[in-house]
Amino acid sequence: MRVLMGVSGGVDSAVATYLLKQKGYEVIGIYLKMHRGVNHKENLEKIEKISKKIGFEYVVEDVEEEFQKEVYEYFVKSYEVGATPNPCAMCNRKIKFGIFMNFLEKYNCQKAATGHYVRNDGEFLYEAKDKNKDQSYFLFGIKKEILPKVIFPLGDYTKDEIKEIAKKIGLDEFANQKESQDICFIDTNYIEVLKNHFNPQKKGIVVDKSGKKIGYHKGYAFYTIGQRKGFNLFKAHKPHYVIGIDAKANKLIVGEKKDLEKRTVFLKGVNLFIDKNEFAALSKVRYRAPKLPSVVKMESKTKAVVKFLEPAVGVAKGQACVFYDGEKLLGGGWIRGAKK
Ligand SMILES: Nc1ncnc2c1ncn2[C@@H]1O[C@H](COP(=O)(O)OP(=O)(O)OP(=O)(O)O)[C@@H](O)[C@H]1O
Repeated sequence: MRVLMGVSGGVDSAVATYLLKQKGYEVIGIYLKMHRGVNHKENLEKIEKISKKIGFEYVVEDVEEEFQKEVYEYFVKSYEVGATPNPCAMCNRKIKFGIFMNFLEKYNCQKAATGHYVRNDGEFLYEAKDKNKDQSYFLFGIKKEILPKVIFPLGDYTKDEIKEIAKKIGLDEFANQKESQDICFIDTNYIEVLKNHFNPQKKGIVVDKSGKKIGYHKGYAFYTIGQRKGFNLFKAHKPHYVIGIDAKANKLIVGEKKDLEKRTVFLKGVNLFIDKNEFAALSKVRYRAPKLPSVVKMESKTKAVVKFLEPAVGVAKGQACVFYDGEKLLGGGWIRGAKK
């Protein structure tokens, strides 16, 4: 069987390729040129070395235009309107498990593979063995139909085990390479990226829940819901947290910790791996947030309301709310609002 393996020049996809070959698959690597700002030349040099070591052919495809429109512009726009985007989740849906799937036929492959840390039984995705590296949260949006065609060779390994394998097969320099950034198209920090599109450093006022001016902020794109630092209050009161971002008025709304607690979260763009309109789930509102008991109710094909039995904190517009049954991924959606 021929497998089209997404290769990035990193250790994870290198070892994933090796593991596929060990299992007897015929592997073709594919490097996608996603964002213009990324140093493709450097990545391709790494892939060249890796492919020589492991022994596989690879192809290069340009998806810059789609990435620009579906991921990069979405990312900039989200910050501009005061939301907190999740470009990796968007990229997985649109690019890595979207356009990518179109290349299977072109390269005469029956399956696709990537070095994501997640497990797949062909029907559902499950959290990876390595809970610290698990990427299931970022995969909530991929289409259920493609699951039988996707292999994740790393799901049953820890990152340390992957590094060990890398060393064993002569890829030491990759095993010790510094971990890639969270967001592949950001070299420095995201504010620098935003500066190319709007002024993210336009200072504004901080208000309390009643609308009273109590301080200054350095530009609303610097903040996300739940953040405690980075703004100046006139008086050093007890801790204040960002509870709202009003991009139009260029205001940051702050409050106490309890003001962050939300029991109802509204979602759009919901994607489900199960066929139910109402179900209990453990849901999380951010990648590193705890999974909390909740009931998910679909309101239309793509909109849902999540009722949390214990309050969720740090609920930000633009982030994903992802549903689990134990380790099994049930689906998720994009947060569009929340209430107490
Ligand atoms: N430019 C790319 N072209 C093709 N596939 C890619 C590309 N970038 C990432 N991938 C695939 O997506 C997987 C997960 O990407 P992520 O950015 O999370 O990588 P990572 O965990 O740093 O992995 P790696 O060590 O392989 O870079 C990679 O292991 C790889 O299979």
